[in-house]
Amino acid sequence: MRVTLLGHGRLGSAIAEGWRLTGAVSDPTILTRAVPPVCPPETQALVVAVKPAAWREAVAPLLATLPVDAVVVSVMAGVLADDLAAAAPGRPVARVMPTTAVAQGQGVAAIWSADEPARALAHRLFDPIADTVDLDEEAMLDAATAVAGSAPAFFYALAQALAAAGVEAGLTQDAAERLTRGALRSAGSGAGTDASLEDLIARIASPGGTTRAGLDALVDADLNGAGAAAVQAAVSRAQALARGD
Ligand SMILES: NC(=O)C1=CN([C@@H]2O[C@H](COP(=O)(O)OP(=O)(O)OC[C@H]3O[C@@H](n4cnc5c(N)ncnc54)[C@H](O)[C@@H]3O)[C@@H](O)[C@H]2O)C=CC1
Ligand SMILES: O=C(O)[C@@H]1CCC=N1
Repeated sequence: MRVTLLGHGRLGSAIAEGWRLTGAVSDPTILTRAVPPVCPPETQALVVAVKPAAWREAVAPLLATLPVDAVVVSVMAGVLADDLAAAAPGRPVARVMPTTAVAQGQGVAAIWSADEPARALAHRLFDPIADTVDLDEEAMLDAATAVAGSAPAFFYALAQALAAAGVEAGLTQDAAERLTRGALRSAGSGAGTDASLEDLIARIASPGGTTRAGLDALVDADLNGAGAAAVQAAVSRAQALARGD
């Protein structure tokens, strides 16, 4: 497939790296600020990976060269399909919300489009680099942004808090950070299996053991409330971005 990638920052470069690693897309045209804003005439998909505040200015100069049957695939949080379709008239739109682990071919990506061929094209682009999850409604992308796109940072923040508490409990900063990062990697390898989250927890939490004591303390400290607050705040922010705030 002939792909033009607009934006080569943290996510755009991760997507390009995943395509290179898996061979899913060969030789995409990568448009950065440093190159002329021109789509090759054979472009079948324009993947837009710039910041939500920058996309109108970035897409406008491409319209003259973007084929009328190319699909616009946005990975941007809080940019509505109707707005993309209005900016690139006639082109079908798909929205995808990936994580940066697409660089290793191990991301997760929510996919939505009102147009079935555009949705199928988004799958061709992201199935090789992510576990792809179809959404029925565009609005669900905001929740997917919270629990996928943003969520790796939430897990890192919890790991940071655990490491800080490990220092309080007597570990050196270096030991606490290495041990906590290793624990996060261990959690990640469990998450890569078919086991349910409940089973993964049960395998570690011996009855009457240390893990159960810690899990109970997390609930007492309102872990569920903290998770809900993070998701609600991310959803609200995505909705605000969609309004142009
Ligand atoms: N970083 C992440 O983990 C995730 C990011 N996203 C979405 O991806 C999009 C990009 O985010 P990041 O990569 O984190 O931001 P970033 O700031 O690292 O990258 C954006 C890139 O776009 C480039 N750019 C801006 N205007 C341009 C133009 N006119 N022509 C060509 N390039 C231009 C910038 O120079 C920059 O390299 C955002 O819309 C965000 O919502 C979605 C999921 C995860
Ligand atoms: O923080 C953000 O707005 C973007 C979207 C998901 C991850 N990064």
